[in-house]
Amino acid sequence: MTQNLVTLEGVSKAFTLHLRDGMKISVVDNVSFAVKPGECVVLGGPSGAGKSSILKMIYGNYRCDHGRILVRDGDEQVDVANAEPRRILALRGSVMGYVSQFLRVIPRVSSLDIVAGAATDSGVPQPEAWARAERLLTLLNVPERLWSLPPATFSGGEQQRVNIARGLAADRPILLLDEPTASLDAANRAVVVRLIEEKKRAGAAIIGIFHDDDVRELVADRIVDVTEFASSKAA
Ligand SMILES: Nc1ncnc2c1ncn2[C@@H]1O[C@H](COP(=O)(O)OP(=O)(O)OP(=O)(O)O)[C@@H](O)[C@H]1O
Repeated sequence: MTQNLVTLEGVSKAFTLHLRDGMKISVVDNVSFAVKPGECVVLGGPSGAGKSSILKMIYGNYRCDHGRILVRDGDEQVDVANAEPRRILALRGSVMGYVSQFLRVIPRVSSLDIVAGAATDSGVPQPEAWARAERLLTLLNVPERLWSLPPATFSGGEQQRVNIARGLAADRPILLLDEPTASLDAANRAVVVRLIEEKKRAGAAIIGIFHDDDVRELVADRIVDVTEFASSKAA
Protein backbone atom coordinates (compact mmCIF):
# COMPACT_ATOMS: atom_id res chain seq x y z
CA MET A 1 0.00 0.00 0.00
CA THR A 2 1.34 3.46 -0.88
CA GLN A 3 2.09 5.49 2.20
CA ASN A 4 0.64 8.95 2.61
CA LEU A 5 3.15 11.79 2.55
CA VAL A 6 0.80 14.18 4.35
CA THR A 7 -2.06 13.22 6.67
CA LEU A 8 -4.32 15.65 8.53
CA GLU A 9 -6.41 14.17 11.33
CA GLY A 10 -9.03 16.26 13.13
CA VAL A 11 -7.20 19.56 12.63
CA SER A 12 -8.86 22.65 14.10
CA LYS A 13 -7.80 26.28 14.15
CA ALA A 14 -9.11 29.42 15.82
CA PHE A 15 -7.48 32.86 15.89
CA THR A 16 -7.36 34.85 19.09
CA LEU A 17 -7.77 38.58 18.46
CA HIS A 18 -5.78 40.20 21.28
CA LEU A 19 -6.85 43.69 20.21
CA ARG A 20 -10.49 42.59 20.61
CA ASP A 21 -10.34 41.46 24.24
CA GLY A 22 -9.06 38.04 23.23
CA MET A 23 -12.07 37.30 21.00
CA LYS A 24 -11.73 33.90 19.29
CA ILE A 25 -12.54 33.37 15.61
CA SER A 26 -12.85 29.72 14.69
CA VAL A 27 -11.70 29.08 11.12
CA VAL A 28 -11.74 25.32 10.49
CA ASP A 29 -12.78 22.34 12.54
CA ASN A 30 -11.90 18.66 12.26
CA VAL A 31 -10.01 18.88 8.94
CA SER A 32 -9.05 15.38 7.82
CA PHE A 33 -7.53 14.31 4.49
CA ALA A 34 -4.39 12.62 3.21
CA VAL A 35 -2.16 12.96 0.16
CA LYS A 36 -0.14 10.21 -1.51
CA PRO A 37 2.98 10.48 -3.69
CA GLY A 38 2.12 11.69 -7.20
CA GLU A 39 -1.22 13.11 -6.09
CA CYS A 40 -2.39 16.74 -6.23
CA VAL A 41 -5.12 17.73 -3.80
CA VAL A 42 -6.66 21.14 -4.42
CA LEU A 43 -8.28 22.99 -1.53
CA GLY A 44 -11.57 24.53 -2.67
CA GLY A 45 -14.10 26.85 -1.09
CA PRO A 46 -14.93 30.55 -1.04
CA SER A 47 -12.67 33.38 0.10
CA GLY A 48 -12.14 33.25 3.84
CA ALA A 49 -13.03 29.54 4.13
CA GLY A 50 -9.59 28.76 5.59
CA LYS A 51 -7.64 27.35 2.63
CA SER A 52 -4.45 29.37 3.20
CA SER A 53 -4.68 28.75 6.95
CA ILE A 54 -4.63 24.99 6.32
CA LEU A 55 -1.52 25.28 4.11
CA LYS A 56 0.19 27.48 6.71
CA MET A 57 -0.56 24.95 9.46
CA ILE A 58 0.96 22.14 7.38
CA TYR A 59 4.06 24.29 6.78
CA GLY A 60 4.20 25.11 10.49
CA ASN A 61 3.65 28.85 10.09
CA TYR A 62 0.34 28.76 11.95
CA ARG A 63 -0.15 26.76 15.10
CA CYS A 64 -2.80 24.08 14.99
CA ASP A 65 -5.07 24.02 18.07
CA HIS A 66 -6.23 20.39 17.85
CA GLY A 67 -5.45 17.35 15.77
CA ARG A 68 -2.39 15.93 14.05
CA ILE A 69 -0.53 16.95 10.89
CA LEU A 70 1.65 14.01 9.93
CA VAL A 71 4.43 14.68 7.42
CA ARG A 72 6.51 11.78 6.15
CA ASP A 73 10.27 12.22 6.35
CA GLY A 74 11.73 8.96 5.05
CA ASP A 75 10.65 6.19 7.42
CA GLU A 76 9.50 8.65 10.05
CA GLN A 77 6.17 10.50 10.38
CA VAL A 78 6.57 13.88 12.03
CA ASP A 79 3.56 15.54 13.67
CA VAL A 80 4.03 19.20 12.68
CA ALA A 81 1.32 20.18 15.19
CA ASN A 82 3.60 19.09 18.05
CA ALA A 83 7.09 19.27 16.57
CA GLU A 84 9.92 21.46 17.84
CA PRO A 85 10.64 24.52 15.63
CA ARG A 86 14.03 22.98 14.78
CA ARG A 87 12.36 19.83 13.44
CA ILE A 88 9.95 21.91 11.35
CA LEU A 89 12.88 23.87 9.87
CA ALA A 90 14.58 20.58 8.99
CA LEU A 91 11.40 19.41 7.23
CA ARG A 92 11.34 22.64 5.23
CA GLY A 93 14.96 22.09 4.24
CA SER A 94 14.51 18.66 2.76
CA VAL A 95 10.87 17.56 2.67
CA MET A 96 8.36 20.43 2.29
CA GLY A 97 8.38 23.34 -0.13
CA TYR A 98 5.98 26.30 -0.03
CA VAL A 99 5.26 28.55 -3.00
CA SER A 100 3.09 31.61 -2.56
CA GLN A 101 2.24 34.30 -5.09
CA PHE A 102 4.73 36.68 -3.50
CA LEU A 103 8.50 36.75 -3.89
CA ARG A 104 10.45 37.48 -0.72
CA VAL A 105 14.19 37.40 -1.27
CA ILE A 106 17.49 38.69 0.01
CA PRO A 107 18.28 41.97 -1.80
CA ARG A 108 21.05 42.11 -4.43
CA VAL A 109 21.06 38.38 -5.26
CA SER A 110 20.56 37.68 -8.97
CA SER A 111 17.45 35.86 -10.16
CA LEU A 112 19.53 32.96 -11.49
CA ASP A 113 21.33 32.61 -8.15
CA ILE A 114 18.01 32.72 -6.25
CA VAL A 115 16.60 29.84 -8.30
CA ALA A 116 19.82 27.77 -8.46
CA GLY A 117 20.42 28.44 -4.74
CA ALA A 118 17.03 26.92 -3.89
CA ALA A 119 18.13 23.75 -5.68
CA THR A 120 21.61 23.57 -4.06
CA ASP A 121 20.09 24.25 -0.62
CA SER A 122 18.04 21.08 -1.03
CA GLY A 123 21.08 19.02 -2.06
CA VAL A 124 21.06 19.25 -5.87
CA PRO A 125 24.71 19.37 -7.04
CA GLN A 126 25.99 22.65 -8.53
CA PRO A 127 26.08 22.11 -12.31
CA GLU A 128 22.67 20.42 -12.23
CA ALA A 129 21.24 23.23 -10.07
CA TRP A 130 22.31 25.91 -12.55
CA ALA A 131 21.02 23.92 -15.52
CA ARG A 132 17.70 23.49 -13.72
CA ALA A 133 17.48 27.21 -12.93
CA GLU A 134 18.14 28.13 -16.57
CA ARG A 135 15.54 25.63 -17.79
CA LEU A 136 12.88 26.87 -15.37
CA LEU A 137 13.48 30.56 -16.10
CA THR A 138 13.39 29.83 -19.84
CA LEU A 139 10.17 27.78 -19.60
CA LEU A 140 8.57 30.49 -17.46
CA ASN A 141 9.48 33.13 -20.05
CA VAL A 142 11.74 35.22 -17.81
CA PRO A 143 13.92 37.02 -20.39
CA GLU A 144 17.60 36.00 -20.23
CA ARG A 145 18.68 39.64 -19.92
CA LEU A 146 17.03 39.67 -16.47
CA TRP A 147 18.71 36.54 -15.08
CA SER A 148 21.77 38.38 -13.74
CA LEU A 149 19.62 41.04 -12.03
CA PRO A 150 17.99 40.94 -8.59
CA PRO A 151 14.20 40.71 -9.05
CA ALA A 152 13.35 43.76 -6.86
CA THR A 153 12.70 45.96 -9.91
CA PHE A 154 10.92 43.30 -12.00
CA SER A 155 7.25 43.53 -12.92
CA GLY A 156 4.78 41.74 -10.64
CA GLY A 157 4.38 38.89 -13.13
CA GLU A 158 8.16 38.52 -13.62
CA GLN A 159 8.69 38.35 -9.85
CA GLN A 160 5.94 35.76 -9.57
CA ARG A 161 7.59 33.61 -12.24
CA VAL A 162 11.02 33.83 -10.52
CA ASN A 163 9.21 32.81 -7.34
CA ILE A 164 7.65 29.75 -9.01
CA ALA A 165 11.02 28.77 -10.53
CA ARG A 166 12.60 29.02 -7.08
CA GLY A 167 9.80 26.98 -5.50
CA LEU A 168 10.03 24.20 -8.08
CA ALA A 169 13.84 24.03 -8.41
CA ALA A 170 14.33 21.67 -5.48
CA ASP A 171 13.32 18.00 -5.27
CA ARG A 172 11.17 18.12 -2.16
CA PRO A 173 8.59 15.31 -1.96
CA ILE A 174 5.86 17.62 -0.61
CA LEU A 175 4.84 20.89 -2.27
CA LEU A 176 2.39 23.43 -0.86
CA LEU A 177 1.19 25.87 -3.53
CA ASP A 178 -0.73 28.96 -2.38
CA GLU A 179 -2.17 30.55 -5.52
CA PRO A 180 1.10 30.40 -7.47
CA THR A 181 -0.71 31.24 -10.73
CA ALA A 182 -2.58 34.31 -9.45
CA SER A 183 -2.27 37.09 -12.06
CA LEU A 184 -0.22 35.02 -14.53
CA ASP A 185 -1.28 35.12 -18.19
CA ALA A 186 -2.73 32.02 -19.89
CA ALA A 187 0.58 31.00 -21.50
CA ASN A 188 2.46 31.07 -18.21
CA ARG A 189 -0.40 29.34 -16.38
CA ALA A 190 -0.04 26.52 -18.90
CA VAL A 191 3.69 26.31 -18.12
CA VAL A 192 2.96 26.05 -14.40
CA VAL A 193 0.43 23.27 -15.10
CA ARG A 194 3.12 21.40 -17.06
CA LEU A 195 5.65 21.84 -14.23
CA ILE A 196 3.14 20.61 -11.65
CA GLU A 197 2.48 17.54 -13.80
CA GLU A 198 6.25 16.90 -13.94
CA LYS A 199 6.43 17.06 -10.14
CA LYS A 200 3.50 14.65 -9.84
CA ARG A 201 5.18 12.18 -12.21
CA ALA A 202 8.33 12.46 -10.08
CA GLY A 203 6.22 11.35 -7.08
CA ALA A 204 5.63 14.63 -5.25
CA ALA A 205 2.54 15.05 -3.08
CA ILE A 206 1.04 18.45 -3.86
CA ILE A 207 -1.53 20.46 -1.92
CA GLY A 208 -2.59 23.59 -3.76
CA ILE A 209 -4.94 26.54 -3.89
CA PHE A 210 -5.81 27.74 -7.40
CA HIS A 211 -8.43 30.31 -8.18
CA ASP A 212 -8.31 29.67 -11.93
CA ASP A 213 -10.86 26.97 -12.73
CA ASP A 214 -8.88 25.85 -15.79
CA VAL A 215 -5.69 25.26 -13.75
CA ARG A 216 -7.62 23.52 -10.99
CA GLU A 217 -9.34 21.14 -13.42
CA LEU A 218 -6.03 20.25 -15.08
CA VAL A 219 -3.92 19.59 -11.98
CA ALA A 220 -6.39 18.30 -9.35
CA ASP A 221 -6.67 14.60 -8.66
CA ARG A 222 -9.08 15.48 -5.87
CA ILE A 223 -10.71 18.65 -4.59
CA VAL A 224 -11.13 18.98 -0.84
CA ASP A 225 -13.96 21.43 -0.13
CA VAL A 226 -12.85 23.40 2.92
CA THR A 227 -16.44 24.53 3.67
CA GLU A 228 -16.99 20.94 4.88
CA PHE A 229 -14.79 21.88 7.83
CA ALA A 230 -16.45 25.21 8.56
CA SER A 231 -17.18 25.86 12.18
CA SER A 232 -19.34 28.60 13.66
CA LYS A 233 -17.20 31.72 13.23
CA ALA A 234 -17.18 32.73 16.89
CA ALA A 235 -15.48 29.92 18.79
N1 LIG B 1 -3.24 35.79 11.20
C1 LIG B 1 -4.58 35.87 11.29
N2 LIG B 1 -5.18 36.50 12.33
C2 LIG B 1 -6.52 36.57 12.42
N3 LIG B 1 -7.38 36.05 11.52
C3 LIG B 1 -6.84 35.43 10.46
C4 LIG B 1 -5.42 35.30 10.28
N4 LIG B 1 -5.18 34.61 9.12
C5 LIG B 1 -6.40 34.33 8.62
N5 LIG B 1 -7.39 34.81 9.41
C6 LIG B 1 -8.82 34.68 9.19
O1 LIG B 1 -9.12 33.31 8.94
C7 LIG B 1 -10.11 33.19 7.93
C8 LIG B 1 -9.58 32.27 6.83
O2 LIG B 1 -8.51 32.93 6.13
P1 LIG B 1 -7.70 32.21 4.99
O3 LIG B 1 -6.70 33.17 4.47
O4 LIG B 1 -7.22 30.90 5.48
O5 LIG B 1 -8.86 31.97 3.91
P2 LIG B 1 -8.79 31.53 2.39
O6 LIG B 1 -9.84 30.49 2.20
O7 LIG B 1 -7.39 31.14 2.03
O8 LIG B 1 -9.21 32.88 1.67
P3 LIG B 1 -8.78 33.52 0.23
O9 LIG B 1 -9.34 32.59 -0.81
O10 LIG B 1 -9.47 34.85 0.25
O11 LIG B 1 -7.28 33.63 0.24
C9 LIG B 1 -10.44 34.59 7.47
O12 LIG B 1 -11.64 34.99 8.07
C10 LIG B 1 -9.27 35.42 7.95
O13 LIG B 1 -9.67 36.72 8.26
